[in-house]
Amino acid sequence: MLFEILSTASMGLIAGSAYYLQNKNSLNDHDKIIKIADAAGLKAGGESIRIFRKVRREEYTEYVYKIPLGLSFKQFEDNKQLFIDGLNNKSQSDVNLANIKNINWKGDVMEQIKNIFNNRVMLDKHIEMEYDGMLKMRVYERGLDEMYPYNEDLLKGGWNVPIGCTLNEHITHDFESRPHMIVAGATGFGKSEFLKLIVSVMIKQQPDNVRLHLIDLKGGNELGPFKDLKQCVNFAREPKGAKKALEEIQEDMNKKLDDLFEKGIKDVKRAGQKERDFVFIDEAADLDDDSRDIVVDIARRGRSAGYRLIYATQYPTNETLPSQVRANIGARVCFRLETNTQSRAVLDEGGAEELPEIEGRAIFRRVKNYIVQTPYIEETEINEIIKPHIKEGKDVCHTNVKQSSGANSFKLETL
Ligand SMILES: Nc1ncnc2c1ncn2[C@@H]1O[C@H](COP(=O)(O)OP(=O)(O)OP(=O)(O)O)[C@@H](O)[C@H]1O
Repeated sequence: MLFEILSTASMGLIAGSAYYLQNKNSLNDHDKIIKIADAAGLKAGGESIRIFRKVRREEYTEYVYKIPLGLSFKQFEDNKQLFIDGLNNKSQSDVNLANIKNINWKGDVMEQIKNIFNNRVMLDKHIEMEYDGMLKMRVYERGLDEMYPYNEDLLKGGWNVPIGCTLNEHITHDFESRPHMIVAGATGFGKSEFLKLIVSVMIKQQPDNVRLHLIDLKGGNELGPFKDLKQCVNFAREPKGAKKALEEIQEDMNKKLDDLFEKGIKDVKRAGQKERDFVFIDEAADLDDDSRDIVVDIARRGRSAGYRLIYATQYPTNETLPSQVRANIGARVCFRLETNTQSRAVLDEGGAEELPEIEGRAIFRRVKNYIVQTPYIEETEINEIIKPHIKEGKDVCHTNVKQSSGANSFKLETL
């Protein structure tokens, strides 16, 4: 009993001293923000930003500042990384209750305490900034997790797909309200996995209404597992086949638009038609010029005929992402890119080149930008979703299975 009282008192003493030592001489986040802003020259007429309010929430602390006249929010946004680095510019001792509880009081206690203090952990604070007449800075103690596993709870039904989690919310995208999407990113950061997620979610949520047109110019390995689905109308894996598939899509789209016109109905939704055609193109840079013209046409006129375009590229330039495609595609998911110029070609601004080198980390742009970790769906989960929809006599084929060289493009039976 006496031993327990003593050890509990010692724990309290150690935790208290640790807290004191950690905070002694160290600036709090608010002090740091002011210092960083001043050092970055974010002052006007000698006046610094002034704290208006501080609110502590479960996941973050929000600091609200008044910006001196003459400064813009953009100037603060442009210096976001300075704030993040500044708030993390110190490691801290890994003193926590679990470590203290694990002390073996019968062993060399001083040595164990020293080890706890010497074991330093890096800070991983992140910030979000907003402006509504005041500058709001939310400081999170931890950044985004590097893995956001897919699960059914993320599904919202309809034509919604989960895009990812930000520091404080789950983001979904509704292909009914914004029908097309650009997906870009350097090799290896998660484009193809993201496309597979969208296909799987569509099959899960809308098995009777979705029609798939899959153009996988990376050899067919990524979208290949979906080619034997009853919902798959077209599958192509080389530019010639892609052109043929796109011509057929355009012809069908024209027929649907003529039909709507004759009936005096504006779009398929108003016509009460439930089917939607999703055209996936993975490596859009490999399309020939004629095919790209058709893609522009689908982006421009496809919406009312029920066509949805998901246009992915690893090489975003003004040529692979023509202005007419960009003008008609509001939603963009951009994984890490090599250069500021590439980022501008996708997002109309830099930023994707500064994303951390983390698979699945992306900027989602829809009116404003969100930094997200995209959901990761395991191959077993994909197979489970698609298995009931595979055509008779066919087997679930596995991701990354190499296709035989003869299998180029073919028209699959129309549903
Ligand atoms: N959302 C994610 N979360 C965690 N890891 C991921 C995520 N997406 C992809 N990865 C990992 O990154 C690897 C590469 O992803 P993916 O094949 O989608 O990249 P890519 O951008 O399409 O590259 P490439 O253009 O070379 O095919 C995957 O095999 C997986 O291990």
